[in-house]
Amino acid sequence: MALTIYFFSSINLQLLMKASTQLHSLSSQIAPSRKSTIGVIQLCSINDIEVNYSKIASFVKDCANKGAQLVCLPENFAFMGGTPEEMEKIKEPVEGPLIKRYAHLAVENGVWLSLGGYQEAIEGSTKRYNTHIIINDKGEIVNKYKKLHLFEVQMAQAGGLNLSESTFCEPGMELPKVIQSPFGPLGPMICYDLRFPELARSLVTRGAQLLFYPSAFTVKTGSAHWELLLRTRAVENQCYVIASAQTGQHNEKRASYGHSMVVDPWGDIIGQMSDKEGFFVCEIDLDYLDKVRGNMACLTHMRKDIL
Ligand SMILES: O=C(O)CNC(=O)[C@H](CS)NC(=O)CCC(=O)C(=O)O
Repeated sequence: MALTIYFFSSINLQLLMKASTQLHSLSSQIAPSRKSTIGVIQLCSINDIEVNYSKIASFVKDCANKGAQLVCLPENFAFMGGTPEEMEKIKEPVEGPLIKRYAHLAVENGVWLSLGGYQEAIEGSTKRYNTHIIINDKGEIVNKYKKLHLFEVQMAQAGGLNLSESTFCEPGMELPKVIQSPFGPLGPMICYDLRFPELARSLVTRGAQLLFYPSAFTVKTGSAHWELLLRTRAVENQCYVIASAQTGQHNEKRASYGHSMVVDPWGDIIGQMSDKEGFFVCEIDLDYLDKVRGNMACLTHMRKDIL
């Protein structure tokens, strides 16, 4: 009898210990608020770090004044275009003054920043990484993601552009991480990554609920595919998709499509811009995301046994 009691109580103790470690690991994660406000900034960045920064600083302030807790900037927010010599000069490591300045901006405005892609220097190389940085409201870098898919197109004869990102960038070699945040689990990507559904799916399988595609889409490819791809990624992954974009004529050679957008997990566009610079704020609602996923649980219907 005494033995039996001991046996049961030891099981109970084990269960209790298991429950308390689970509780500990849950409480050490950030519990996201169910609703949050995000700001999306659309820019026509040029080859002038100061001009771009002062525009961004004022838009970030406007977003914060409208209640944004997270503000998203497009790819190449800090600098766009320029000669090879200029590009050589503006490359910086993550620890450099550029990212420090933007970390300051985050603290000043009490917001998180998604810095959608900047020219990260690579020691000993003439090339750079295209790196998406996420900074929290304390000014800490919470994530770095190096763009995996480099954009290569030959479309000048079809009324578009010839672009070969691999001539000046090295591709990233690591999957983006899912970042726990007060707004939900974030999945950072960049621009051309949008065309690769398996990357988004990998983030979503690991728990991402907000997918980020800061971009500088070309006018030709953007007018054909931008909205289609963003809404598709949202619908197939039952996620929020957040895409801040470059817009307009950056220099005589390069123009971007604009049309920054936030799409909800049902595929509806809940915030959008045309081709002007500016910003909008909109609401992220994780209860709504749960409802969409609960009503039609596509993500649990995957045939992992076959595919
Ligand atoms: O060139 C720079 O300085 C910065 N990088 C970019 O603007 C990148 C690579 S050229 N643009 C894209 O990925 C556009 C993708 C796109 O337009 C599509 O997928 O259709």
